[in-house]
Amino acid sequence: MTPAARVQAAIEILDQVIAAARDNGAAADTLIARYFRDRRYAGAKDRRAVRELAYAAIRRAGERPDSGRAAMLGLAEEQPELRASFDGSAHGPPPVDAAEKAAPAGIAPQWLVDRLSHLPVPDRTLAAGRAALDLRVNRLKADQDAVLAAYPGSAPTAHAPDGVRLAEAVAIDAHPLFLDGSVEVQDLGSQLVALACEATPGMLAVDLCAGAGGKALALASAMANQGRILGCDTDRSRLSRLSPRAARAGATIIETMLLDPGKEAEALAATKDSADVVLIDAPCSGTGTWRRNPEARWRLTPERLERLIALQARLLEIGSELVRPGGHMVYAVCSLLREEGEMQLADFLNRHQGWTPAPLPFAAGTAAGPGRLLTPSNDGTDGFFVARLARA
Ligand SMILES: C[S@@+](CC[C@H](N)C(=O)[O-])C[C@H]1O[C@@H](n2cnc3c(N)ncnc32)[C@H](O)[C@@H]1O
Repeated sequence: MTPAARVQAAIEILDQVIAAARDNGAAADTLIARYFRDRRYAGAKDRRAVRELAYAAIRRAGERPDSGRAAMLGLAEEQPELRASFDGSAHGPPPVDAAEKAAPAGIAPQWLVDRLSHLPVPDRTLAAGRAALDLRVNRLKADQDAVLAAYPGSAPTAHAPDGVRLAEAVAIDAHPLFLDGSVEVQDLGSQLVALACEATPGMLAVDLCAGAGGKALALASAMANQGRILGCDTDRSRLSRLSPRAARAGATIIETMLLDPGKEAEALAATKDSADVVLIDAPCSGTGTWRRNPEARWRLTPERLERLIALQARLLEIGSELVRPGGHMVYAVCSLLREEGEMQLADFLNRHQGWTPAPLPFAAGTAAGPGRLLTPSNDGTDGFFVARLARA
């Protein structure tokens, strides 16, 4: 592909990403993979270059741009050599019209920028950064030393005893240690959320929003595959990915339960007042993961955020009913917004006597109300709010 053809390809991808952000469609990574599946002529170098152009344009634009072309013209303001690609050549973009507008640079849509003002600048500008690749060692199958030895240049992560940070991105899915269940890909922040549960062998743990089971698998490893983990979710497709992952990890103590939205408490009636620990890894805005999904800034609306906050409050009610007296509830969101984190939990504590904040078993993060906030700049993790509450 010529440089101009690469720019045009990035523009076409950006058009799709913008439409998907508006219409709640597929993630940018998925759209890029689909785009190249239909264009086999593009070689690995072309794909990488186009992907980098598209992501650079996404990271740069705070507000959702009007078009892929506007986003790319915006990027050309920072990378002037790109202007030469707007040359009207066969596969390149048409020349620039004097009246054409470039997408402005920014952190995020203004309504979100206003809600991030409590954060230091590097965490506000999250979408500009890149996330590291972290592995979690599955204690049921391997130990940290063996994994460190298998990945040259890797290092143990701070705070999380089973974490390994890789020196560079590698194709994990094909690695023997991944295939045999010795490691899982898991951001250090997610590992710390699982650690906050202080799960030990023999416990009954409920993972109320288990999804594809990233944290449930970490709990099974911490519990030495002894006890019982109930992994619940309302999303059939996500939850269906848990069992094969558990099989690979050798975790036999995880049961899954598909919940009907609105009928969660009924389905979980048999577990009322009996769990040693309930993890609520709640659905959220994902503002803490903008390094990985920078286009997520364009998806969120104030209405969607309100709905998420209401759902989180409801899940806290449902989850708290399952905890036995003397047990714990861990609440986490991969969000840096106070409304989803410290304010959400302050509201819960105001509504419920008999619950108190409990210390977290790690020193990472900074104090945020009854919990702690993990951030990329402070902790090298995705952004997370995590809190541990004790039931009297
Ligand atoms: C942040 S994700 C969980 C990620 C997962 N714990 C992991 O570690 O991979 C939040 C999950 O909450 C689920 N969810 C949404 N509404 C729910 C509900 N009413 N009850 C239970 N789970 C729900 C979503 O389907 C999603 O999988």
